[in-house]
Amino acid sequence: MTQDLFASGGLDLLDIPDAEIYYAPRVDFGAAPDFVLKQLIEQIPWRSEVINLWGKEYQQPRLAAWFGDAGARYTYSGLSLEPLPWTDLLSTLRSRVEALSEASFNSVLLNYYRDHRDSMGMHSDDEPELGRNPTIASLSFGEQRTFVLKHKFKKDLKSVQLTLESGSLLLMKGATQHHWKHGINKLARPCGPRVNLTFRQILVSTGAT
Ligand SMILES: O=C(O)CCC(=O)C(=O)O
Ligand SMILES: [Fe+2]
Repeated sequence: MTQDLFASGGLDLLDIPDAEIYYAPRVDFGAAPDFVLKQLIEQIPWRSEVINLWGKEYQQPRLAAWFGDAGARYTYSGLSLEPLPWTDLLSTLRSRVEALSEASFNSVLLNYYRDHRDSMGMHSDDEPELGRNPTIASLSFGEQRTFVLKHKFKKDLKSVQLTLESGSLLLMKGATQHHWKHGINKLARPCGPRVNLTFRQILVSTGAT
């Protein structure tokens, strides 16, 4: 069951305990989602990252890129990413997302799931530079993949599975990251490409004491 909060943006609050998650299946970006997908695949300098988890090195099972305001550095899984400057397309998407989510973002992490073998392990977006209760806005283009949510502490709660449609916006707010992990599983059957963008507000250290 959902509750319509922002009629204009079509964002619905999902009925998930200990979470504040909103979803809009189709956002108007002034261009077809398939066109945006193609532009992103062609324009972004995609990188294959090697990450360090518990002292071991792994190739990430997807491609990634990090864009943002100068100084919005991001560190996760032993990677420290210096942002690339905003492109026209990414600035346009950011403006639309900021208007719909009533939040501001100084950076975006892009993930490119090339096919069914690409995935993202279960995690919370809880790095210190995101602050205590981060608002994270996630846009998806291309193949529909299932976004899985698992409660970290209440093991009796069933996992939640959301199908993220092409052109959709998912907004995670409040205490969501404290209580839930999320991820994207591999699929058994072949599927096409998907690009996901998570807009974030990184707390930039000024160096002042
Ligand atoms: O691809 C997705 O929908 C999830 C992305 C994600 O969780 C992240 O970038 O932190
Ligand atoms: Fe995440």
